[in-house]
Amino acid sequence: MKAAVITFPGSNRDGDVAKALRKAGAHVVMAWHADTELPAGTDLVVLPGGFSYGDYLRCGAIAARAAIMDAVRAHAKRGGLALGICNGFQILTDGGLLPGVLMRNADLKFICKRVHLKVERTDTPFTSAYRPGQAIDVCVAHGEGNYFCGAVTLQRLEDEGLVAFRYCDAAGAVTPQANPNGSLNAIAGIYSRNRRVLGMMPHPENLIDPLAGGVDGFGLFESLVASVVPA
Ligand SMILES: NC(=O)CC[C@H](N)C(=O)O
Repeated sequence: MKAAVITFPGSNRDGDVAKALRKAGAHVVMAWHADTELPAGTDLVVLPGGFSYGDYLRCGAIAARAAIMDAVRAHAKRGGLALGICNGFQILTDGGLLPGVLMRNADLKFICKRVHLKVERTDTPFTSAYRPGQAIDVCVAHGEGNYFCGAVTLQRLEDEGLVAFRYCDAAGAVTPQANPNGSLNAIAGIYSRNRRVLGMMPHPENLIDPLAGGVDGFGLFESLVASVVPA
């Protein structure tokens, strides 16, 4: 599987996500925001976390209009895989690839801590390595992670099974106390309609090594690599 990780000015998790993908067996190519085409043969596009353009206007707003984004939209439209983590999720919503918006955290503070996520379904290219309902341990580090969308969109996301992850406690219970940022329905990540695009606020790439605190994030990268059958 060939993955293109896009670096924007201010990205800071591009190296981490490239490392996670390589560890899972992907061939990773770094791409630049000013490019107008994705590397030939890209199976997966990754928009990494960070502070693109210094979070000016609102997080992800300027990056969503970068030159490379037309190619990312075309890739998704063709049914290509795309993953946006944290700032990448903000770029996907602002760029019209996923519905809704990431608002300021409910307490208006930047949150950097460990949380648990309930894996809502495992029949997707992103989650096949997990168990249904599994509570995975991951980190969040964001100021604007408060997922919001209109009532009709929210109903559609729920009805069509497009919620990928919800904040939960260690036992997998979705409680208000486990929701770090005020997201609607405790949403931590959502899929596109065809489930080939995933945006999520937490950082699975930072829990791939027992020496660095845990490995619960690694399943996402293993799932992605396993989902692409070599040509
Ligand atoms: N770690 C990140 O990607 C942070 C995203 C964004 N800069 C925020 O603060 O919400």
